[in-house]
Amino acid sequence: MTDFTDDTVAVHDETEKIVAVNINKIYKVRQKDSEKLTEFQALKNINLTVKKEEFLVIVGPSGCGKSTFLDMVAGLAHPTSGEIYMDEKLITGPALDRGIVLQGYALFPWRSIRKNVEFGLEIKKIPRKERTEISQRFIDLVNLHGFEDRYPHELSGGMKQRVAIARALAYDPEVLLMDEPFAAVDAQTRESLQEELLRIWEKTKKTIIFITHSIDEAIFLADRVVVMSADPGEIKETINIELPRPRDGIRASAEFGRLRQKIWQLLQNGHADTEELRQSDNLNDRAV
Ligand SMILES: Nc1ncnc2c1ncn2[C@@H]1O[C@H](COP(=O)(O)OP(=O)(O)OP(=O)(O)O)[C@@H](O)[C@H]1O
Repeated sequence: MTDFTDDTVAVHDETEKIVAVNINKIYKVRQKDSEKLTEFQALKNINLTVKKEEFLVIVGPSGCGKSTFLDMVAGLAHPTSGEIYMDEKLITGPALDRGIVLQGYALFPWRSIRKNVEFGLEIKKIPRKERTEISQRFIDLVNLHGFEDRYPHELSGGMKQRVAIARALAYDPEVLLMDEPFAAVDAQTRESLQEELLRIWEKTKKTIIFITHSIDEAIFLADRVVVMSADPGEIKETINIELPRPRDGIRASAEFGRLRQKIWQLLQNGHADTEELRQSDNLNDRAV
């Protein structure tokens, strides 16, 4: 790993894309029935390296700081101490080299699908003809051909999520930051979006950081799963997912089940009833 001692990059590993070094985040919060502010440590000593083209998934209990961390990588929030680097450059604010996809789609309701997808391209001042070509490519990639002139309210939740992905990909960010992007859609749509995302990732070779509450989703997608614990938010363990790709049908495999059990136990603070878990076939898609 890159050595960041003395604020200089001593050795840079070419395979590293995002490097978070000793991240702490402290919020000042108001005490109940009091004007007094106290400190709340949302993140503690987060050290994490995400490799180029890696699909990294973060799971953890509610409030462990997943979104706070992602917001920092996006440049929308800042650590109280520590630094996050992208390609050795300190992240100080948002930029088009990082695309964000959120749970609530965040589409512009007054813009057509095509216009939504072209939004980042307009900011980048890409000429109209090229914009249309690029947006069409990404609309096709997320299987929304024929829906270009519709408006967000005319689409299903799954379709809106596809538009959000197409919009984030269209301006060609190097990194895609996804905060529970599939949480609002039904189970079947969710699985097809997962498959679609993997197909797109394999084609576009983006670096992805993806947050989810679903253990199954994490294992199905990830090269690596980061398991966090709360209060304060810390990295508990990082697990390499060495399942072969493509992963169609992989959920039924013994290895998938073993990983599911391992992550579940980590999230239970190691207090899970192992015997019960061993006997259970019903761990499918347990939510954190
Ligand atoms: N602006 C803020 N001011 C004070 N506390 C905050 C602020 N933003 C987040 N927090 C607190 O920091 C902690 C981490 O929040 P964060 O949203 O990052 O968690 P999370 O892991 O993404 O949770 P969830 O899974 O529920 O989305 C929580 O306890 C939250 O209440």
